[in-house]
Amino acid sequence: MLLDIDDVSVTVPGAARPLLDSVSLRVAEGEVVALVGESGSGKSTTARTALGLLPDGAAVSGSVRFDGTEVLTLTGERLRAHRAGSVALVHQDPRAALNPVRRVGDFLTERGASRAEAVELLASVGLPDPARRARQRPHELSGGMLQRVVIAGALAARPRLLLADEATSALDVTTQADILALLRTLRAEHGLGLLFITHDLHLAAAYSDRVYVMYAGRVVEERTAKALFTTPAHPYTRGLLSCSPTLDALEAPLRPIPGRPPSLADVFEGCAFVERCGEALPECGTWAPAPLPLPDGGASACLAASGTVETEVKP
Ligand SMILES: Nc1ncnc2c1ncn2[C@@H]1O[C@H](COP(=O)(O)OP(=O)(O)OP(=O)(O)O)[C@@H](O)[C@H]1O
Repeated sequence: MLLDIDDVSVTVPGAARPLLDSVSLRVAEGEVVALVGESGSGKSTTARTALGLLPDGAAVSGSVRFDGTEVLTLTGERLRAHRAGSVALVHQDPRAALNPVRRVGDFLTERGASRAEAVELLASVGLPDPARRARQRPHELSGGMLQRVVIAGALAARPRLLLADEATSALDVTTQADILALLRTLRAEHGLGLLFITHDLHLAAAYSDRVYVMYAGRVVEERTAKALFTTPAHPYTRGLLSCSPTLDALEAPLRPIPGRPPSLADVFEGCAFVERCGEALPECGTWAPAPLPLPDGGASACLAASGTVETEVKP
């Protein structure tokens, strides 16, 4: 397994509940995995554990293994090498990653590529006229082109895992689709694992192999993209699907999830979604299960969805 996050909890001083609560997530080599949830659900914090990056003052438990090596105990040169070489992070705003006064090609040569490799890398991410683009400065390129440059820069270090944190959210819909298609191609060509973070469940289902849905620092559903889209198990997942528009469901009214996502000041005895859930059982207020296996191999942290309520609920 390329990335194996196992039962990770992260707490910071001053927060009433953990930022991450027993999160487990895996990405295999060549696999595209999406991490979905509303703002503040813990997506970025989860992804950053792959780099051994934790919030200041955080206490962490559990294990994060990359290719079998524990990341959470790496220090010094081995941690630096892991961050520089094994995992690459692509953020939402490419302009923040690029120095506005340096040439585009410099961004790649600063990451160890030769001039010729820089042009090759730019070509490999579908940038038209790469030799000319390499000599230009960031303000001469569109947002979509700049994100391709940042992805090329990430590939220069030959990473095994690419973390794309809302990497397409600032782009228009067509460019967003192009970049996601590019990322899928790259994972095949380079054997990369790809963990992509988005708040858009439709995007996640369209471009990934598997999807993890997070809510209030917990994973609430883990499914193949197809299963998630056709038979979403957790009421929160269904809520996310019915509040975002799709072309083939223009007729269906959008139904926003009532209420707001919880903050770090909110604590829960049971399921964190209970107050917003239209399907909650009395037990849900006092017991939140870890994701329970579903017949199709996925998992859902919902008592009602898993059908285990009669047999497994503790009094
Ligand atoms: N360094 C930190 N110190 C304290 N709290 C933090 C820190 N970083 C993140 N948090 C809090 O942890 C929670 C999870 O944040 P995180 O950024 O992982 O969520 P997210 O799902 O990626 O949200 P977004 O989509 O807004 O980026 C949030 O409530 C956030 O305010």
